[in-house]
Amino acid sequence: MSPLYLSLFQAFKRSVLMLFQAAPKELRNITLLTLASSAFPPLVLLFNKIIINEISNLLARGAAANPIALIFQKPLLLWTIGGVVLLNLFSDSINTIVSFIFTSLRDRVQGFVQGRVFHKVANYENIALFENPELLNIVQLAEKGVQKLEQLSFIMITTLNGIFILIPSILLSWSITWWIPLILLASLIPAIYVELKYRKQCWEVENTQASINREMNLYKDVLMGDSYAKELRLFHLQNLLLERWQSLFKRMFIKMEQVRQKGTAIVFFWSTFSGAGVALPFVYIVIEVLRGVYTLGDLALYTGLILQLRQSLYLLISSGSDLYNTVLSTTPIFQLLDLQPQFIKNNKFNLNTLKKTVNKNLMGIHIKNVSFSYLGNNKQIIDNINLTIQPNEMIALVGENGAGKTTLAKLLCCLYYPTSGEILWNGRDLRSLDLNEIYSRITVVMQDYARFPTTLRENVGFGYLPSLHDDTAIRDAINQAGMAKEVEYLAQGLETLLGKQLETGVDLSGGQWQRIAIARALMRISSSELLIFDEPTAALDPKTEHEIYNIFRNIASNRIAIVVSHRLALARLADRIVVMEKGRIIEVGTHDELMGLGGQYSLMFNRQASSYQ
Ligand SMILES: Nc1ncnc2c1ncn2[C@@H]1O[C@H](COP(=O)(O)OP(=O)(O)OP(=O)(O)O)[C@@H](O)[C@H]1O
Repeated sequence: MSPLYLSLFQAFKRSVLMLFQAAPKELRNITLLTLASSAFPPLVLLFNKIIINEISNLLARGAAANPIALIFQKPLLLWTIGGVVLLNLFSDSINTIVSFIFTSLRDRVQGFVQGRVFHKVANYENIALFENPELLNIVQLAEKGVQKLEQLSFIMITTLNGIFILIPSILLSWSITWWIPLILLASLIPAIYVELKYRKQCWEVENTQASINREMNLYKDVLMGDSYAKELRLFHLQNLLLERWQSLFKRMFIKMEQVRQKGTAIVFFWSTFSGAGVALPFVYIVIEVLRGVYTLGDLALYTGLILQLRQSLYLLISSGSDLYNTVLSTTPIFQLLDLQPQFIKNNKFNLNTLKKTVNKNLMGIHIKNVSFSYLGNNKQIIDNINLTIQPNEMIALVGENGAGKTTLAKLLCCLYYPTSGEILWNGRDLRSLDLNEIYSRITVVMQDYARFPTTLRENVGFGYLPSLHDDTAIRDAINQAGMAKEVEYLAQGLETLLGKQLETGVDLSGGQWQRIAIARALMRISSSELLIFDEPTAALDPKTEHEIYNIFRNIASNRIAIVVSHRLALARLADRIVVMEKGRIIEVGTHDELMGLGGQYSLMFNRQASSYQ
């Protein structure tokens, strides 16, 4: 059984619990109002019976000259008419209040559950969550499940309402003759069965199509997202990509439509069969009235009752099957919330053993026999690497595209764990360290850095939250990253919103965004022992790039620094250069040593140098 398995009952229990956590007051009020209003339909039927019998008796004496006065002379008739009017009035106003409370309940549930899902995804320790199709499907289905959970409260209340109306109806119809409720129920059983089966099939189709749905969403992002907008138009890709989206949609729709058509036909057949179950009790009552056993009032009460009983049974079935379907759909929410990073298959290690084995004599970073493959792909992206990085050493990782430099940098940041081998930091295996502890001790500038849709202050200050409101620290970081001049021109200074999607947002050039990312990293430099810069200057002009490298050299002087770069003229500033090829380290040494070696590095360096001549 999959570790993510959750039974339907567990999912139901947790869904209800979550609803109560999200909106306890609303749920209580709706339940009470529903309970009260469910007494209305049987009461109306009962009052109608009394009214019809009273009127039949009065009519037997001849037509009334003054009907209003006559009603007032008959207290029972007066009270029951008043009762019917009042019940109708209250039923409408209660419905209005209930629908108002439902709106607020829906919003609360959405906010609460979505918040939990966002929290789980944003705090999920391992970014493999975004690369594993199985996990991505769960995220996708959980997002859909959030909408379903909102509906669950409505369905539960409808079911409750059905039950409340059903009980008095059963008791009353039982009093006519015992077999009436039984025959109604029995005729509905096949309809219940096929309906549940149909719902399950629909859910299974939805489940198996999660990956198609995800692919469709990717095309949606390309067609609608601003980062693709320019190339989409310049290369005329709109129709091609739209057709791809449409073909995926068709594939999904056709399969679902097949299940729907087949299901509707079967459900229709059995619903008609169950409708026939009403005929027998109805005919029986008409005969009994004609035989003089029942009055006309009884006829109105009992036929109304039978129809009400059937209707509430049907309501119960359809809301029961909605409930079934909804609980199935909410299951992924809890599968996602229960997800633990160790479920990622290539992280097989014994944490307790790792925690105990600490070698205090090993300072710096020791990469020992490390190999790594991305999930779902057996190719060794890092292939048995061994490397020791001394304390205070600056290393430049170089190599051709796809050599595995970024992957190695990501292993050092613990964004992934090695498939085999170990990485020790000051004698301790990285996997035995708390991730928050690691992240607080390292500074990273990624190749694909983030552009937060917030203010300049936050884009920089997010690097070190305690200094978010420390203007001096933020301005220092901006100055060091070479952004001082640009900031001078921003009307709102540090409070300027960045990103053109924001109403008053200012857009920056690629190089400016990169300098913001560097400034963000510089914010946390004082608390960092390890610096990892992956192509940190790719978008910078040569002058700024040189300045930034000098800053790196400076700040790296009493820490371990690893810089991934294709600019070999700058890589030579490092203490040692590590050359990678196809996931392996092929050369290690200083610039002069490697040039003397006449291997891959000298070839790359000479090629780059010649392109400047
Ligand atoms: N998230 C991922 N999932 C699967 N494969 C990946 C992933 N990221 C990278 N790869 C693969 O790993 C290999 C090494 O990529 P990596 O980014 O580490 O190379 P690199 O040396 O940094 O390249 P570049 O110089 O182009 O940045 C590539 O073949 C790439 O296809």
